Amino acid sequence: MYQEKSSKYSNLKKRAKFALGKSVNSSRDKVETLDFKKKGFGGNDRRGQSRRVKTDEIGSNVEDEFFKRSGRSDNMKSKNDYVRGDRSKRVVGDNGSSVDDKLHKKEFRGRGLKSSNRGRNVGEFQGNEINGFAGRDFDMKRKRIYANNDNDGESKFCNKVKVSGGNGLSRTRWNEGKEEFGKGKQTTRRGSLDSVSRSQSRHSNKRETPDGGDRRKNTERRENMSGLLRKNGEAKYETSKQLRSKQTSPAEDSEFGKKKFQNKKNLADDSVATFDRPRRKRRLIRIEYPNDTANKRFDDSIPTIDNNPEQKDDSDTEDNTELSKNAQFRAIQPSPSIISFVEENILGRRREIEFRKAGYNIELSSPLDNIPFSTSSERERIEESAFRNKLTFFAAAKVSSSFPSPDLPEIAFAGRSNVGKSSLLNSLTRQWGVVRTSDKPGLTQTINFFNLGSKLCLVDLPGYGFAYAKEEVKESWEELVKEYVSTREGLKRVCLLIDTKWGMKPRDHELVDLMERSKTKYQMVLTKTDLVFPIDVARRAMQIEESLKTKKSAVQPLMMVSSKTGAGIRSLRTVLSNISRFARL
Ligand SMILES: Nc1nc2c(ncn2[C@@H]2O[C@H](COP(=O)(O)OP(=O)(O)OP(=O)(O)O)[C@@H](O)[C@H]2O)c(=O)[nH]1
Ligand SMILES: [Mg+2]
Repeated sequence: MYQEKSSKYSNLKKRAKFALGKSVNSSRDKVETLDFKKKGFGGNDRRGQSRRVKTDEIGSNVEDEFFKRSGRSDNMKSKNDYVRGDRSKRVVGDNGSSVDDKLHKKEFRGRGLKSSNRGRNVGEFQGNEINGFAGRDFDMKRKRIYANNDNDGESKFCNKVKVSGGNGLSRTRWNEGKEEFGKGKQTTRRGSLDSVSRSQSRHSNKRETPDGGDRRKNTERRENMSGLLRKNGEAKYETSKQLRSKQTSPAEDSEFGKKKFQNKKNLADDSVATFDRPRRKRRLIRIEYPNDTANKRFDDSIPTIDNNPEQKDDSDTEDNTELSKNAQFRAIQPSPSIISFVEENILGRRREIEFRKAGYNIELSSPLDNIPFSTSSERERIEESAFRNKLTFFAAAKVSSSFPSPDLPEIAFAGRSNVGKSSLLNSLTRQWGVVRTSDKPGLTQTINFFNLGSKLCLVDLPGYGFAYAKEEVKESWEELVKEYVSTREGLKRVCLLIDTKWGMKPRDHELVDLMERSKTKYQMVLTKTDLVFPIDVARRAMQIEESLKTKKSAVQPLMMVSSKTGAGIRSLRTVLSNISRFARL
């Protein structure tokens, strides 16, 4: 009854036989003429001839052939899921859905990715199509599909399809199904399961529905459905609108804003409450220091303790003694002579523009020293002849025995580490670099002797107090300094340098006491005045003068300098040059 025209077909037949366990040539088989080309097998069938394909009793005629190719026939038959229909063209799934041959012809043409949502068999076709037409790893993919069939995932998938029908809601359900189905296999070569499901949902409205409805019916149903959806949407919209209006005030939608505004206004008028957030007031916190004049200029009226009677009364009480050191310092009222000295020598922290306006060249080192617009021959213009001379280093001593012979009147510079002793030597002579300086305390570790034109001997002492050195070493420095200032012959003056910011420390007082005992003349010099306000320079000067009132060896006046700006250097130079002039060895 049928013609076997190619070896390829015979191979298929053999495979089907192997899979089914029986021959496909049974007497009950029906014969069907099938155009392979139309079936979508044209690609494989080069001749494109019509062939007779036998169908078996379960009606898996066309599909059998397809299944054989895609390796699905055995599975279909073994499951025996398909209801025998009187029409051989129809395959009926266990879910009651049917698949039309013609439908399949169209659906599986080419890639075969199109299929209707006809239930389980469609799902299987779909899987087969995807795998079968991928072209490669045929058997392997077939196995995978079988595995999918065994999964719960596919049954879920199929159920979803069954329920979805053609009402336009199928996509969601297909997608759900897809997710389950896709557990085993997510993508294919030609298209993903997602694309299949989309195409299925797209085509679902065009096909016959499971209950036998035609396209018109479908369209009507779809329209009804969309109408329903639209209605639902509108209802939703209305509901939300109603809700909103309920939230505000019913039947006052249009004037809602107006009323709100009016309410707001009324409330504001009543000054009971407003919708506006109360503005935060900025709180200005003032710390009252009656004598705090840190940022004031000298010409400002400075309230003093004397001028303030309340403060005067309090001064006798115990509270005043409990004032912090800082507060006590701020309570100091400098004398007019000190204030005028500070102003004349432009001491204290100043703006650069002030120096510029005064005609100083701030690009030079210590521009305030002596010579505005100073040039390379600036040293020649130093008023004091002793300091015009060249500064030369000639001796360093770690122990008293290595001190040089006292041939010249000596001026020593003592003080805590990092107070600016070495810098002051350079600044006085305007010879930068002769004496080594560093921002690291403890650079000078020996007593260094400098000759200034055979007229004066300037001595740079090591610092005491904090320094980057061992305790024993520092103690030895202190001992050496004490020995030098107390025993050195030819020492005419010790310039005791005090950092203006920090004032005198206990070790400074120790050295003062020592010099007092040894009757060594010493003069206090405030350094780094450029780091504090002018008023604080004056206060510090006043404070130190007060503490030295009873000291006999202390030489007045107290000097204030800044090696950086050169402020007060000229005055100090004048004072020190007098030593050389009147000194008698
Ligand atoms: N702003 C400012 N800095 C200064 C002044 N004098 C010195 N300095 C800085 O203070 C630091 C210490 O200066 P030195 O001259 O080495 O101090 P020193 O007293 O010799 O220190 P030791 O040798 O360790 O005892 C350096 O970085 C200087 O630049 C000054 O008048 N104003
Ligand atoms: Mg030094």
